[in-house]
Amino acid sequence: MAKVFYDQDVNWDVMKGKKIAIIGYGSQGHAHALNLKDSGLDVVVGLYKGSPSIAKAKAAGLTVKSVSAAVAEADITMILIPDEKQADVYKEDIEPNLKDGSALAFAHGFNIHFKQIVPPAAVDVFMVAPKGPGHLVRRTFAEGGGVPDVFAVEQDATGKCFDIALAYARGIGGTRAGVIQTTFQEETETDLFGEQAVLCGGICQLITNGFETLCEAGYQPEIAYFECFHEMKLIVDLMYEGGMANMRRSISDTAEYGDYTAGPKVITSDSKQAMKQVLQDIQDGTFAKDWLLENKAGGRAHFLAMRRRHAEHPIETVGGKLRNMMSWLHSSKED
Ligand SMILES: NC(=O)C1=CN([C@@H]2O[C@H](COP(=O)(O)OP(=O)(O)OC[C@H]3O[C@@H](n4cnc5c(N)ncnc54)[C@H](OP(=O)(O)O)[C@@H]3O)[C@@H](O)[C@H]2O)C=CC1
Ligand SMILES: CC[C@](O)(C(C)=O)C(=O)O
Ligand SMILES: [Mg+2]
Ligand SMILES: [Mg+2]
Repeated sequence: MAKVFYDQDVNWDVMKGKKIAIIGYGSQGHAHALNLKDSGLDVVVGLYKGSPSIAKAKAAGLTVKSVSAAVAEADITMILIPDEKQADVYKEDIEPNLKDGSALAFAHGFNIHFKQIVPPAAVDVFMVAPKGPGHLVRRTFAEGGGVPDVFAVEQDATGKCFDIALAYARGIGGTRAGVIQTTFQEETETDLFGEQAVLCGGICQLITNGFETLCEAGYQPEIAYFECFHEMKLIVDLMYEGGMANMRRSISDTAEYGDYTAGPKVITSDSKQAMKQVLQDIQDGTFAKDWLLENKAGGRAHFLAMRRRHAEHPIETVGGKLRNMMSWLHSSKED
């Protein structure tokens, strides 16, 4: 069993007098900046001129500066802009302003692991990666809890990088839930695999195929939505709280029998083979190369076309109407 670190394992003194620059104020950026500030730390947000995020960060009571000014005064620079933009911003605004003996930090290992960013030897390099979306990192912290993190030390120039990484995890609430040490390689490959094969790619395709199967068989789309999409959260909540057995205790025996017999017919050994291929494309750098190329040469044309096509799928139209009737729901994209 991996060692799990909690609040009491943290040397909080290493954060004394440290200024933390949070670069970007999106999903993770707003959560890290606000949680660290609420933990009593000195935070400055770095954004580009004209960024719509400036107003949001200022409205939340944060100090905002240009990326270069924020980095120049920081003891810890946490890069929380989209992965595909990080290398250019690093070269232009971060690297020239990084102080020797300061720390460069990430919430995902992509740019270090795939060598898009190569930091100088005189800085610490660490990662604290929350295992959950940024809006929940903030919401859970504000409610008194925390989202678990994984952390990694890539380069220990000061001899204190391990302690600083763990203290950072405490500052955003991670050690309330428990954090585990990893490497940049392990986090990058497993995070990409999880989001592609299971959490985002796998689950969205499973739901969509279920919805389409019922609609194509002539059932009402609203019924198909409730059966294949709406109930997903309720079922996953039971698994999240107590494992699959907990969910199976709550569903009918009829559902449980169908679960064991039909599940392996739908998600087959071919699906597992496809998962292995997805993992291989991540491990050998094929996925990273394609994604970076999509952003450079392609101007994101293919990505944006896919986003549009999926947003226009009938499951979204039907779901939007049904969710409007549930007044207690609010978008997780709200800041
Ligand atoms: N999303 C998540 O929950 C998770 C993300 N991560 C990792 O966290 C990192 C950040 O991801 P995420 O939070 O999704 O990112 P977002 O897409 O939410 O970040 C967007 C933010 O970056 C700002 N930004 C964009 N370009 C620049 C620039 N050139 N200079 C300064 N700021 C800029 C945007 O400003 P504006 O909008 O004003 O243009 C906005 O504030 C990534 O490494 C990701 O892999 C890790 C775990 C979970
Ligand atoms: C599951 C997607 C994620 O890896 C995350 C929220 O952890 C991401 O990159 O956003
Ligand atoms: Mg993730
Ligand atoms: Mg990810």
